[in-house]
Amino acid sequence: MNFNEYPDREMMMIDLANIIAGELGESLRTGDRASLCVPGGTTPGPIFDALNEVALDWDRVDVLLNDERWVPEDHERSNTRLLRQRLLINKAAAAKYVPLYAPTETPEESMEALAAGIEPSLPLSVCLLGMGADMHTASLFPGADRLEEALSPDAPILLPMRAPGAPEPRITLSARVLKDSTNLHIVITGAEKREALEKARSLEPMDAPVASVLDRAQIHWTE
Ligand SMILES: O=C1O[C@H](COP(=O)(O)O)[C@@H](O)[C@H](O)[C@H]1O
Repeated sequence: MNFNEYPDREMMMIDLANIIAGELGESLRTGDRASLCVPGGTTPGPIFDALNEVALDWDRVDVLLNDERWVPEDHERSNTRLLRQRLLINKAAAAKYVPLYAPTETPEESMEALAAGIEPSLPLSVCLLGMGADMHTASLFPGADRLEEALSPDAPILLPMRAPGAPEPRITLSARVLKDSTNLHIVITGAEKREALEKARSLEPMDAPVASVLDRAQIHWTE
């Protein structure tokens, strides 16, 4: 496992923003466009705060989420809301936002259209993932209804997901799309998640979905 430990959160978030900016810059040097895929939840906000100020050809960058909670964009649990408030501002406002949400009642109704919108951004140039203490990453939750399909090598780009640990329906990129990223990172904080990560290393992805990407990812951790 490629594990990087940092002295504190501030340092980790700034370092990670620099790493991501460097990798995006490299992708833009070798191609017309680059794509950046990021998590929602409580962890990545400070990375977004640093990243949105970086000088980059943001108008050639597609930005999308790993996963979304099926709630309106102005809902406090919306990952899109976090993205709009903290990443797609300042210099990064020039990036192209690729949605993982549409205002239909269920994710199933929008799945096809959203997947078609994502396809041109693949393979992802840079993918940053989070992880929950239950070892979920993106919305690949242990016990989720379509987990097996989402972990399979021929999974679709995008799947709806319902799980006992998730209060609302979800939509998530599949494991193969995440694993195919040119640069793959996982950011985690705190002792509980570090313990969960260690545990995941000896479990199967059906029990610890984050295990499906560990061999490809650089892990970034701090207390
Ligand atoms: O629900 C989610 O959880 C994970 C982890 O979130 P955190 O609050 O523990 O950092 C996140 O990576 C994912 O994108 C989000 O939808």
